[in-house]
Amino acid sequence: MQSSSEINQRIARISAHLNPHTIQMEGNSVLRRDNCRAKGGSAGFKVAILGAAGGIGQPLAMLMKMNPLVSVLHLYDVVNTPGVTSDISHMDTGAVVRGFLGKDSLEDALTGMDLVIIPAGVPRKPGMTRDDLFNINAGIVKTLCEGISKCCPRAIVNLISNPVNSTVPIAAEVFKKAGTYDPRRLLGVTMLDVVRANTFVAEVLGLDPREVDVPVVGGHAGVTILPLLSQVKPSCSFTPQEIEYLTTRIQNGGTEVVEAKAGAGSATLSMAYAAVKFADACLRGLRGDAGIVECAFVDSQVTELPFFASKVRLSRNGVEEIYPLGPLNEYERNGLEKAKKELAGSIDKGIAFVRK
Ligand SMILES: NC(=O)C1=CN([C@@H]2O[C@H](COP(=O)(O)OP(=O)(O)OC[C@H]3O[C@@H](n4cnc5c(N)ncnc54)[C@H](O)[C@@H]3O)[C@@H](O)[C@H]2O)C=CC1
Ligand SMILES: O=C([O-])CC(=O)C(=O)O
Repeated sequence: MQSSSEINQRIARISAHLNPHTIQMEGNSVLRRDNCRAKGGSAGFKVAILGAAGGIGQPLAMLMKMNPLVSVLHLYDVVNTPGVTSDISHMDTGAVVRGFLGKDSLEDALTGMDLVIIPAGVPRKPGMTRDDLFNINAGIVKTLCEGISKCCPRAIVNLISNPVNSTVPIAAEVFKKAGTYDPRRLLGVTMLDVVRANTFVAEVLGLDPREVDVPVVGGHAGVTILPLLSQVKPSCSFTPQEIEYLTTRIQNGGTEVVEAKAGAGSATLSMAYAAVKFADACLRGLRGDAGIVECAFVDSQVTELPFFASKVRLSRNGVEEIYPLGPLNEYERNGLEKAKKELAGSIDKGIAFVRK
């Protein structure tokens, strides 16, 4: 039979293992993390990831832990955050990591955040459109944005959950209802379309993808994804066959991955890479760096639609300036008409979901 001191030591060992704020020391003595000399919260930004235990969330959390601009990283999910947090917290980079599990901890996860990144929600399976995710993801995004309104209404929000063409309007409506809407601070993440476009264009042209910059405008689903190949940098020209191939491949990049994964989800690793590239741009903007320009799906007057993806300049306030589309060729003008038609329906659906 175990003595009471053995039992107490065992309980201490288990609770140290479960509680990320407690560190198990040699000789079974237990030191509360609060009693460590580390101060935490050094200069830098506080970032929360909602959906942090998912396919995107985990590599995204790892990459954000490596970002020197991040001082505090909050990982929130409805499952598995203790394990992901424990794992990532052992990385010897600057950010202090804290985990939050379940809806009762959402407010703690969000309080004081400068940037909130949202990859929470279900991904596609083969044969589905992004809009098929609406019924589940709309409610998830609505609840999370209600939390943001309450706990960190001035945070920049990077919304990844699909269908982005509808979830961004949902978030805007939630913030409007709460009286906290600042259109400069809500950005739908379309960076993966740019990342793919850079990669595929570089392949066709025989260039290094890091030297290629393709503006992708419109939205984030099928024909709403409109690469502006006439504006590629460095300046270049394409044959009609190359334009057709590239436009179709960029518009269907997500489906290409969904089919290759054959039921095991959609893009996660390239998306985490794209999300970190975009979040880093937002943080550099918050820091006051000049000339940070990326494509994002935002509240916009570039077209007659209330939301549209195009190049935006980021600043301490989020979106400081939205650039016009620039000169389009006939192929792109036709693409724009198709994109706007589909986008209008997706935007209306998102708005109606909150107003109903
Ligand atoms: N904007 C873009 O370019 C892209 C968007 N996506 C979208 O990102 C979303 C996530 O994709 P994956 O990470 O692959 O899915 P996943 O299923 O692997 O992970 C989603 C995570 O969200 C969590 N979650 C569910 N309900 C939640 C709630 N109420 N609060 C907090 N967390 C919650 C789940 O527990 C899970 O850990 C999907 O909607 C997907 O379509 C995916 C790729 C690209
Ligand atoms: O295709 C999907 O469902 C996920 C996504 O948005 C992408 O990979 O672009």
